[in-house]
Amino acid sequence: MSAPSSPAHPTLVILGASGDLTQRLLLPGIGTLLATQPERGLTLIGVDREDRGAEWAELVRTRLEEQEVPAATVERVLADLRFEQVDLLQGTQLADLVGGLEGPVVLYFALPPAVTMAACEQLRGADLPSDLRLALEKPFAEGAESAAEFNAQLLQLVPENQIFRVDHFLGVATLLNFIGMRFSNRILEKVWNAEDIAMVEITYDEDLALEGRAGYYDTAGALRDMLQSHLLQVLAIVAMEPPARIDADELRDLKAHVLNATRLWGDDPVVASRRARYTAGVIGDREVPDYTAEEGVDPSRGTETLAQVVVEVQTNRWTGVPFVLRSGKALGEKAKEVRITFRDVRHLPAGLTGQQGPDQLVVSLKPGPVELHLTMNATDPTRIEQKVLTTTVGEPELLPYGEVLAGILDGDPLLTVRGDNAVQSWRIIEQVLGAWECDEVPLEEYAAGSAGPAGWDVGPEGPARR
Ligand SMILES: O=C1O[C@H](COP(=O)(O)O)[C@@H](O)[C@H](O)[C@H]1O
Repeated sequence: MSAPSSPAHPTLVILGASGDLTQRLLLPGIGTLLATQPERGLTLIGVDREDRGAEWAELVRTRLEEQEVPAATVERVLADLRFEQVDLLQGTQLADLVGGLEGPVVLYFALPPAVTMAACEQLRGADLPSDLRLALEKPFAEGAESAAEFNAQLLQLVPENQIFRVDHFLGVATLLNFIGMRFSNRILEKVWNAEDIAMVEITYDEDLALEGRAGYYDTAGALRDMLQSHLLQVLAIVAMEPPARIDADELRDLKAHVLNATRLWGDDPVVASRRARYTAGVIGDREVPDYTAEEGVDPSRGTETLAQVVVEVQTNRWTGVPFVLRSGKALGEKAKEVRITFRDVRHLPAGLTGQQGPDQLVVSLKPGPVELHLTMNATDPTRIEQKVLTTTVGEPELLPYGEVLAGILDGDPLLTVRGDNAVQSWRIIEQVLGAWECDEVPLEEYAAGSAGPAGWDVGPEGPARR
């Protein structure tokens, strides 16, 4: 499967133009892209159910200027800019709009999954441009079965290499850096297995709370919002077999191999998962209300704001190693990292004193330069001390959304998710969702600004049994 040739001047149609995602992430991402590549051709069309045409031009201008896009480029984009008031779910309005466009067209669904699926249904049988690309925000569909059905539905519109399931974590420079680092260092590749690694923790703890996103988040929760998509993609990259080359098919095949082999720890959602919700607290100088008191939250839903799931990648390389996926909101510490804990040496020479700790490699996951920390034991002269070697790599010019959008506009699916990967990710967490719905796992509480509930620690033997 090869990517369509690079377009000279694609049209990007953003469905959900006045939504939070467009304002907060897509337009700034486009801004960084145009700031670094001001000659890049791009026609932008905003689409919304309401008539927001007047605000659209202002919004685009502001977001591009915030990213320091050169004035001439801003004016060029604005001169071409369009806004269309379209009810995506009514008759042929969307198909008529798309059918009238020329050249490479990217339809970006910045919409909730149910609306995206219904809007795609409206395109069935329509006369669509041959180089139509569909960019779909996460969460992709609503479960493994619905993801498989949605994949089939999409394939009736365009081939797989024109479907871009967006996961902006794949645009975080860390992930490509991670692949590069792991496979270009013999000292890492030799120890990248269950023999030498005791545990892998993939953590994305945020100090942000709900930030006015109840409409989406209260129906998603941390498990669907972060683990089903982003953190499982990170896991697939950390655990993958060595690629022969860096290209979309190769990496997606290798990610599929990992995800297909991934199971809940002990095959038991009650053992493998934890969930909790924040109560009122203070983060820095911000007072955060109880989650259930946030505007738009329905307390009866029992939405979790912190989720932890332990999985095992059941392959020869990884069986026996807990992979701990955890993400939450309103936490006191921002921990955004992949932490690899190595096993202890088999024998420590007698005569050495002090506390030997495990070697650890920590790679930051946050946007921006990648930080690497390697914790090792050193001795002075026979007393063991743990030392941390730190370095920073890269200064990404693009925001993660800019990185992902560049690939979509150029027709390269490398930094997006293939259909089978999305189905597998749902399959991995569905057992957890089921157990939570039946209240088999208690919804714990933690104060905003704290480190989360106690007792969630996982060791090399896996999570403690309840
Ligand atoms: O997709 C999402 O990601 C963000 C975290 O990513 P970041 O790049 O903004 O740090 C998360 O806050 C949000 O809830 C989730 O939908």
